[in-house]
This record gives sequence, structure tokens and C-alpha cells, in this order.
Amino acid sequence: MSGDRAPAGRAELEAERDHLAYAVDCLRRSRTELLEMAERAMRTSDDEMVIWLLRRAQQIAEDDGLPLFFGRMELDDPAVGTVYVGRRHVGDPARDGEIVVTDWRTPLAARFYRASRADPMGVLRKRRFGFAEDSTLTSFDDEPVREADGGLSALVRGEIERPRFGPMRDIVATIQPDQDEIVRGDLAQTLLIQGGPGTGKTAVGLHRAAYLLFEHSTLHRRGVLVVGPNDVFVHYIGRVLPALGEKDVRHVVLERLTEPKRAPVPEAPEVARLKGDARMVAVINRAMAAKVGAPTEDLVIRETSPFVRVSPETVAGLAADLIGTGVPWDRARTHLTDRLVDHIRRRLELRGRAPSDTEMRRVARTKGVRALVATIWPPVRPEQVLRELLSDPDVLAAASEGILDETERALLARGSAKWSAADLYLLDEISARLREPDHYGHVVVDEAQDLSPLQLRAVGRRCVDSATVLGDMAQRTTPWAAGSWDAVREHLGLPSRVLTLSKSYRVPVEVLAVANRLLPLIAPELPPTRSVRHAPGSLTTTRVPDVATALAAAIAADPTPESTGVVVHDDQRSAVLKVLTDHGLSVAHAIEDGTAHDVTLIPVTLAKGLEFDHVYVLEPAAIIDSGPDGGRLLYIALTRAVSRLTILHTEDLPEVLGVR
Ligand SMILES: Nc1ncnc2c1ncn2[C@@H]1O[C@H](COP(=O)(O)OP(=O)(O)OP(=O)(O)O)[C@@H](O)[C@H]1O
Repeated sequence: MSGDRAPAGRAELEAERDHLAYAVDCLRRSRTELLEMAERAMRTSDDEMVIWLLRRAQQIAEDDGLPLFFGRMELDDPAVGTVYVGRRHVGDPARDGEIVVTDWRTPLAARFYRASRADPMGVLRKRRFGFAEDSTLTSFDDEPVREADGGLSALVRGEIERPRFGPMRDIVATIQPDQDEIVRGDLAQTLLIQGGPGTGKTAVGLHRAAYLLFEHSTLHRRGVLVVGPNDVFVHYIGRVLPALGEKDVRHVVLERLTEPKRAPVPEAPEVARLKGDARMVAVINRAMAAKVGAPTEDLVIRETSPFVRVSPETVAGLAADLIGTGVPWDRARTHLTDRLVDHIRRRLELRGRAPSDTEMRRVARTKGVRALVATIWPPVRPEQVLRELLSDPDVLAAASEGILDETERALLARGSAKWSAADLYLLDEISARLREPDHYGHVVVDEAQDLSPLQLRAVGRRCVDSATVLGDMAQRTTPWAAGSWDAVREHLGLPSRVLTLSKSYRVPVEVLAVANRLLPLIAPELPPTRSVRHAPGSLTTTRVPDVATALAAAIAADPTPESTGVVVHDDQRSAVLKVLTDHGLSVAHAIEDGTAHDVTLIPVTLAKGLEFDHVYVLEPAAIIDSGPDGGRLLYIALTRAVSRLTILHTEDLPEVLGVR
């Protein structure tokens, strides 16, 4: 946080610094105590305890030097009094672990984020602290809860506007009440979060993961997965959870959710759309059903006395029951073996025999039983099933009769020998019928408005407890997208509710007003997002003879230490890059950390989810006219700025923006 707020009462500031120093000392002593306990445990060779103690000591040592608390509450309950809220719990080992700093995720700390004039929750006063870069406590802002006007405090505003470089940072000190409700949502509940640009969806989803991991210790074992749309985005958000102390959460690009090693080949959008369509599930079901074999001869078990003979009809009946349950191939084999063995046992019992378990286990391993089970569920590989389906017109016709039409079948006929991105989810559908995929306790999916029905199913089948699904229907730019939150819910296959974040923290009022004019064109069903921050002068539009040259001159002349991003139509990227480098400017590409560069250059199709203090958008007309998603791409481009948006154009601006 910035350290230049109005100086607070000297004595009070000193008292707060003393408390911070006390907390630091408590943490240091806790660590020493843990190490001593580990040493003692080593003597009694209690290995599990030693590992646990050392891990906890290590966690303290790994603390990244961030201030131990960021807020304080005075409560009207004298038994509780004053509570400091921070990133982690700090107790005083000399006082029986008495709490010095309360972890932000505890129910008590929730009051720090939620207490308002309408519902003070027993909080008299909130205090937020400001720190210098070296973590020295430099200031504080007080907010008497009964007088709060619901606006942003100066410290929160300062935090949002603090220049940003490199990866996204956490918002733990300044989570807002509408966001906090989602962060603390129940683990059992899958939440679909609709929110306009800068409402904090990504931040909220990541903080929710940290909260759930704190609340449910077993979730560490079941695992948490974060899914993002591309490498640029995953790289950008990848530091938030580790900064919140959660280092084991897996982050993955959507395309690598299914099979990490495959690099997909491009394909036509209409083919990708069809392959992602929910009707393909029925096609795959038929293709798989066609793979199930039927027994033709009696099964004769000669290893028992007397011999047992089982007719093909009986075996088919046992198998049919299993096929109906949809149990994965691998498990169906085991179940069928069990059912067969049970059947044989009963037949022997009817003849007065009482076969032992060992004898029956031998029956299960006989060649005859194994061969029969393999006839019904032969070994298949997903690649083989899909290859046949897409390359053999008869197989495709049989599987898609009454589901797809001729034109659609022609679209599917395979051109490339390599797999496309959409194929990966078809393969995943098939794999799921063979064996269970990896599961996670909770999955966070960002930019979910872009996912196809099959992609949503791939996510849904990996969730054990629940998911947090984040998106903005106005930023939908894929032709295969499911299209609405109702459709997302259906394909995800998890009971869920839709919640809306309606306040933008990133984008100033003046900028959002212009971007919102695109809404009737791109998402007429959505109400406009409201911004919480005025920033007069934050929007500039300038007509210039040549956008790239004007851009280079503007950047070279701007001395402000801000992160700067330039969003261009993909086709203009190389030309703009050349002009910028010819002017001696160092240019980072979308994926790179722009800290050491003058500017980051982003093709508009990769701009989603990113943000910069100062954003230049070049030639909006070229973006809006770029295709069916042009309006949405422009909406995304215009909403990346935190402090300033400069639009440079040669052509007329799109009329819908209402600016000249
Ligand atoms: N409560 C908050 N305190 C401080 N900063 C915040 C808060 N909420 C959001 N922000 C900041 O606003 C910016 C936007 O947040 P985020 O990227 O999570 O929004 P988003 O809804 O995912 O946006 P988009 O749809 O454009 O991807 C981030 O820099 C985030 O840190």
C-alpha cells in the first residue's frame, strides 16, 4: 500500500508499529518453538510429528516479508476488544498461544470485510494500514462503521490505483463486501459468477480457493485446480495463491486439462463448434456402444466340480445391466467378473456344493472368464475410437444417425492426422467412458463464457465437491461457447447458482461509460456494470495521421512510472512492433513480465483478463470490424485500463462509442 496518506497521530502510529513488532517477534518465537519441538520429537522418532512440525516452521520461514496485518477492528464486545486481521494467524507462544493476529479467513475476520452502517456486526471502527515498500507501517485510515457511506476508503482506492507491474497481486487487504460473500461461499455450492470487466472475478475466484483450503483441511488432499484460457493468463494469475500461502494449487491452461502432452493443430471454427456441441455426447455414446461385444458361445468352467456351463444369453443379461449403469469400461470389467463368479457360485450351491472363496477367486482368473470379459469390453483406446469415428463414414453414419445431418457429417470427416483442440475434449469424453479421470475437490474456472459444452463437461467431471466458475457473457469470443449461464450449468452437470458482481473496481467511470455503450450490441441481456471510481481525464481519444508513429512518440514522451499496455488488432501487431522498436522502445510481448520494458504489446485476441495502468487502444474501427466477435473484442480492449485509456485512431471511431 502507498505510504503517503495523511500522517496519523504520532503516538497512535507508534503504538501500531509496536504491535507489528510484537507480532513479528511472536512469529519468530513460534518458529523457534516449533523447531525445538521437532528436535524433541526426533528423539522419540515420531516421524509424522517431526515432518508436521518442520513443515509448519518452514511455512513461517517462507513468509515473504509482507506486513503481518493490514487491518484492525474495534468490537463492541469488551471480551474481544480489538482484533488485528492479517494474512495468517499469529499467536503468542508465551501466553498460551493468545491470538495476536487473526487469519483473514476466520469467521471473526469476515466482519472486517462485511460490517457496514446497515449491519455493523458488532464492529465500532475499522482501521486500514498503509505500508511503505519495505513494509514499514506509515499510515492508517479509520472508518467508524456507523458513519460509513459505503464508498471506497482512500486506502482502498490507493491500493486499486497503485501502479502495477508483472503478475496479478492479491486483494486480501481490501476485499469488498460483495466479493467477500462469494469468497466465503460454502464448499458444497458451485457458484457461477457473472461479472463485468474489473469487478474482481479472477481475484475473487482465487481468494475463494485460498479460503476453502483454510476452511477444509482435507481439501489439500483432494486438491484444488485453477483453469485459465491460455498461457498468458495463467502466467499472469499464477502468483496470487502462492502469495496467500497456498503453494500446492495446480494451475492449468484449459487445453492441457485433458492430456498435457498433446499440442493441438488449428481447425475451422465451424468444425470446432460442432465438435464442442453437446450432441456429440450422444454420438460418442453410440460409438462406444458399438464397441461392446456380445458372447456367442457357452462359457464352460472346467476348474470346478462339477463343471458349470453359462449360456451366452445369461452373460448378455448380466452385461446389459452394467451397460445401463454407465459405469466406466475398466470398472465394468471387474463388475462383470464379479457377477459371473456370483452366478457360478449360486449354480454350484444349487447342486449342493459350498465353494470356498479361494476356489471362486481361481474361477475369476480362469482363461475362459477373462476371455469372455474381454470379448464384451475389449481393450480400446480413445484415439482409436475417435479416429474410426472421424475417418470411417460408415462408423460415423451409424453413430450419428438422427443426431447430425449430412452437412455436419461432412464437416466432421477428418482432414488432419493430428488432433485439434476440440478433438481433445472428444477424446476426454471417450476416456471418461473407459476410466475415471483425475478428480479435484474444487475447481476454479476463469473466462468460462468461452467454454464449449464438451469443455464444460470435461471440467464438471473432474469436480468432487464443487467449482467456482467465473465469466462475463459480454466477453464471449469463441464460436463454440455454450452461450448462457443456464447452458453452462447444464453442461457442467453440477447443481449451482448464478451470482452477479456488478461493481467494477478496475475501470474508471469515464472509461466504462464508453465501453458500456457496446453492451446493447454484444450482450443486450446484461445490465451495465457500474464503476466505483471516478478518474476525470482518464479517457483521451486522438485522431492521428499514423497510429503507430503517434503511439511511439506518446510513449517516449510519457515519464510516468506506470505499466503501459498497447492493444492492437492481431493483424497490426507486427507493423506496430516494428515502429516501436525503430523508435528505440523496448517492447514486451503479452506473455512477458513488462517490468523491464517501456511497453507491453498485446494482440486483442490475447487481451482478455489482463490489465495495465495506462492502456492504448489502436484503431477501434479495425477491431470492431474484425468479424462476428469484433464488438466483444473492442469491449475487452477498452476495459483493460486502471488509470488511463488513450484511443489513437486514423479512421473514424465506431459510431456506437458515442465519442468523437
Ligand atoms: N477489492 C479489491 N481491492 C483492490 N483491488 C481490487 C479489488 N477488486 C478488484 N481489484 C482489482 O481490480 C482489478 C480487476 O480484477 P480482476 O482481474 O479480478 O477482475 P475481472 O472481473 O476478472 O476482470 P476481467 O473481466 O476484465 O478479466 C485487479 O487489479 C484487481 O486486483
